[in-house]
Formats: sequence, structure tokens, C-alpha cells
Amino acid sequence: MEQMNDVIIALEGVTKCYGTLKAVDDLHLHIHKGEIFGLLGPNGAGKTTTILMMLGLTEPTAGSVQVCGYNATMQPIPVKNKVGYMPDSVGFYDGMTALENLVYIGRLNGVPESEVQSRARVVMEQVGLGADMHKKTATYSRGMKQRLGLADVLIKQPEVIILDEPTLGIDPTGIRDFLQLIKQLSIQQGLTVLLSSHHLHHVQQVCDRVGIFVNGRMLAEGDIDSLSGNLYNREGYATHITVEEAVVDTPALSCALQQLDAVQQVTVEGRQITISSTSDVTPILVRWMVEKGYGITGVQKKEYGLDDIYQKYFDNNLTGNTADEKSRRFFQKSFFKRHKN
Ligand SMILES: Nc1ncnc2c1ncn2[C@@H]1O[C@H](COP(=O)(O)OP(=O)(O)OP(=O)(O)O)[C@@H](O)[C@H]1O
Repeated sequence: MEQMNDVIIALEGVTKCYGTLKAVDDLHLHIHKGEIFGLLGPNGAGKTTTILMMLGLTEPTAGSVQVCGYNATMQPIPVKNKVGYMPDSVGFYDGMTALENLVYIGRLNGVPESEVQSRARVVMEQVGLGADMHKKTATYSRGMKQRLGLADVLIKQPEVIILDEPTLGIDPTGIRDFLQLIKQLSIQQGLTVLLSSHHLHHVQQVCDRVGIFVNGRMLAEGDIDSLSGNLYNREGYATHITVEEAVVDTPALSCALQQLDAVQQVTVEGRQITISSTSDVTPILVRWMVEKGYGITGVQKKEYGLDDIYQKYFDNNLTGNTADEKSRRFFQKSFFKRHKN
């Protein structure tokens, strides 16, 4: 059961309209202390608008936003003190070294003069830029700039960090390292992390929970396992078994397998047998086949990853009762457009 005192970000019925456009539509979201939450959705879904409301930088049209015990709309200053925000594009003074840039940001954030130099050096080490802190940021790669952006956020010792599309434009190794760094910081410092992304593989790597956000609405929310579990409930399970030799009496085998508990459908094609069922009966099927004398050379259980979750929620009309046709088409359009690039 959810512990209310553990909730560090709470959005209740939040709506944001820009004229006639509902950028965020009746959003309810609770994020817990120490959690890494991924806000997943295509461009224009309303992720940035949601983040700006959490930071008190834009007012909701309706609903309330609580962050670290403060009302973000009414008390944006204490929220700003507790929350570090990294926008999708971070700028630096190219002519200054990375350390000088960080010290400058530290001062702007009110870090005491007596501490700012030493704290900046510690943070540079934490983000893995210890060896490069005296280089001018003009020479920094996009991945290094992203780490420096994270350092900018960490220097004020926040309780919550919010990262808007933090993996944009970094190469695959850089992305993996950056996400690992986030995970490590969250564990070591008990930091709560909200990261927004349109890239499902990235959030899958580090997030404890994800919310799938489309056209201003949260279509599904939970950890990857429970979202996958939902799919199993809707779709059933599938087991693929490969045997040594092509099955001779196909109808007899199909018929016999169908008598087993929970088995719904059986397809036999040469050496391949596919069994769909309402629960995970893979071990029972394997035992049964071995007892009947079949030599098994392969067993594969269908596992649903976030990819499938995306596919199922958006391609096959499984958007639950919260999404309408328009948002689904919108998502498909934006998602596939992005992925063609
Ligand atoms: N200041 C604004 N005035 C009018 N419309 C806006 C404003 N800011 C955002 N919008 C619109 O609100 C919707 C949500 O935008 P938002 O930037 O929150 O989405 P997003 O999920 O962050 O996407 P992206 O990754 O492209 O930034 C979009 O249709 C956008 O055009």
C-alpha cells in the first residue's frame, strides 16, 4: 500500500490549457522518495509542461502540484531550493573552464563562497569529469556537457532532480554511462529522480517506474514488470518448443496438449510447437513432452519488454479507458516519425 509520507512529488488532477489546447489533462501522479521515475512519451505529449508546473515555472489551469512538501505554484522559491532541474539543452560559457562554469552556477544558487570551490571539485569528481575540470567547455563533447549539466544540478545539493530528455544527442555508450551515473547517485544520495524521455530503451535501463504519457494523459503507469504483467493478463502466455525431429502426427499432438490445464491454443509446424495459455505452464509442457519421448532442443517463453508495451498500448487499441483515438494516432505519428530519423 502507498505510504503518503513517502510521496515527494504529488500531482492531483492537474490540467494545463494553452488557449483551447489541453497540454496536460487531469494528471494524477505520485512519485516516492528515492525513486527513479521515467516520464515516457513522444514530442508534444506534455512532459515539459508537467515539469515546468512541478518547478512552479508555469501555473496549472486546474489541480494541485506538491513538491517536497510545498505547493509548487504558491511557493516556487523553496521548491527551487530543493529541486535541481536540467533542461534538454544546457548552455555554458565556452571561454571558461568547466570548473569555472560550475563555480559560477554554484554562486548563482547561493552556495556560500567558503564552500563553492571545494564543493564544485567534489561534484566534478562525482560526475566523472575530475580529469577534465580545467578544460574549456568549448572543447567538451555533448556527453561531457551533459555530465557538466548534471554537476550544475547537483552543486546545490537537491533532494529531487528533474532531467528533461537527458539522453538527447549522446552516443549509445555515453547514454549507458550517464544513466548508470544517475542510478548510482540516486542510490548513494537517496536522490529522487524524474527523467523525461521519448526513448523507451533508455528509461527501461534505469527507472523503477515509468508513466506512459500521450497527448497530455497518462495512459499507463507502473514498474516494467507490472506493465508486462498487464499484458500477460490481456494476451495470455506463449511458449515455443523446438523438438529434434518434425512431428509426424500433428493433430494428435495438438489435441493431447490442448487437454492440459490452462492451454488455449496449439500450433505445430514441423519441429516447432507454439502453445498459448492463460498462465505460465512452460515447465509442465516441457515435462509432459519429455515424458512422451520428444527430444527437446529449445524452449522459449514470450517475455514482454517495454517495446511490446508500447506496441500493445498504441498499436492494438489497448489504450485502456483513458485515451481516445486521437491521442493514439498522434502517438503513432510522432513515435514513428522520431524513430525513422
Ligand atoms: N507556451 C506555450 N504556449 C502554447 N502552447 C504550448 C506552450 N508550451 C507548450 N505548448 C504546447 O503544449 C503541448 C505539450 O508540449 P510540451 O513541450 O509540454 O511537450 P513535451 O512532451 O515536452 O514534448 P517535447 O519533447 O517536444 O518538448 C504541445 O502541443 C505544445 O505545442
